[in-house]
Amino acid sequence: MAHISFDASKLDKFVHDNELGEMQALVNAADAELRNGTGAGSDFRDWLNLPEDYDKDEFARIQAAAKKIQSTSKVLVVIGIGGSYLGAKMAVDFLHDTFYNYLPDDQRDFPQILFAGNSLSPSYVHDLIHLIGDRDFSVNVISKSGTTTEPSIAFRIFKQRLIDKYGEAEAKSRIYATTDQKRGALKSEADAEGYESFVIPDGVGGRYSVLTAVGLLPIAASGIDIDQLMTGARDAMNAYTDTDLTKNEAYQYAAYRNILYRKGFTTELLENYEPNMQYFAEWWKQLMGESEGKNEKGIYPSSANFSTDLHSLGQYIQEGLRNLMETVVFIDKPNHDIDIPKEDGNLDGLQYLEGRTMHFANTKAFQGVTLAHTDGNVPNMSVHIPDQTPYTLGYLIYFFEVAVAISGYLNGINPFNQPGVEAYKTNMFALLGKPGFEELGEKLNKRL
Ligand SMILES: O=P(O)(O)OC[C@H]1O[C@H](O)[C@H](O)[C@@H](O)[C@@H]1O
Repeated sequence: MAHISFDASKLDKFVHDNELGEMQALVNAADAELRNGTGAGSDFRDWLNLPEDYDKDEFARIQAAAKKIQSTSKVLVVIGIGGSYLGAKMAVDFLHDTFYNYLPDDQRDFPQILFAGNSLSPSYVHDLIHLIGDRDFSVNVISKSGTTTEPSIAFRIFKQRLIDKYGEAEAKSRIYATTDQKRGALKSEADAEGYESFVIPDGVGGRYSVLTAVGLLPIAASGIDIDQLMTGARDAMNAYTDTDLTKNEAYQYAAYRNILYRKGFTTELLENYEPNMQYFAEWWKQLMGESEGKNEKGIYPSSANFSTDLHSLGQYIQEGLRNLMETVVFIDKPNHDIDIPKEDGNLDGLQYLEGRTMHFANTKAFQGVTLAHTDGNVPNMSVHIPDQTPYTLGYLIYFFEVAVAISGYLNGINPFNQPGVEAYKTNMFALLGKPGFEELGEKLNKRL
């Protein structure tokens, strides 16, 4: 029995009984492409066995570095973008007190984890510097390519601040670089300057890298048990190997979303009922969007946070264009539950909820929404997770990783590349005046 469960029982209105079975042969083929390495992008499948097959020495170094960061710093600035930031951000949010980063230092056992280099906003960097103030900090700069513009700029700025505050030598000891084993400007700089470095394995793409040093160092620095995270992922790895669609729920999810996609449900909303899961959806969106959106096709990954967004997006979901499907990740047992208080009289009309808890109300909202949206012709699926522990998160991460790989092969694309991301970068370099892009720069400037 899997630790998390996938529920497609509300799909009967949209998917006939025999349709899942009809996908079995295609799923078998997708599984063979993935497991045997005969599919496109096969060099980037090392995440598949990563929960077992990881560098144990480096893992120990990550734990030691996390301890050092905890003892020397009140803040860890994590610099990265895309896959080099979303995994750590979603995990830190998911596994901590909702207001972890807001707590005063004396109410937090571990450093504040703050992120930079995920936009080009000068105001954001200014405000982050203000927030850090004169507190001790360290920097974890993360980039697989080692050349991405946003983190490179942010790193220059925070490196300068480290040098100004601590001097060159100590600044170097407060910089942790996570990058490629051999290539890239960050790798060259880390070698030249002697930063403590961690490796993103060649065969693990950015969006699949949360269980490498990319995610693990910031997560461990925030005091999370990363052994448990890996154990959860390992158990999921072993749980989702059967190609039989009646047994493998990750494959089932992949199959159902493709059945629905072929019927015109081209946008999938990942939804939660827990505000600290907002970034889980952001991580999921990169995983799904970069994996599947190519060759002019693919499910568009979107998200909504409930019940909040029921009061903004809810109208559209209920009655707008019928191209939506929904997948809810629901936590069966929240970290905390709160009683709805008793009150004399019934002025607010809430007496009927006395003796109930907020989780009861949240669960009923989830159930009510599922039925209403199903009636409104939005197919609903859900993934139930028992709790918000590192073990469960590791499990959930692997569930979606293996599902999107199968889903991508079902849809006939390479789920491991992202060629489309280069188009804007080329234009940006040309407009910024980067050497080598002069001719394009001239052409583009005329069009502005
Ligand atoms: O880790 P980096 O090489 O800096 O890349 C960071 C991100 O940016 C790129 O543009 C890719 O589209 C992403 O897949 C990647 O995660």
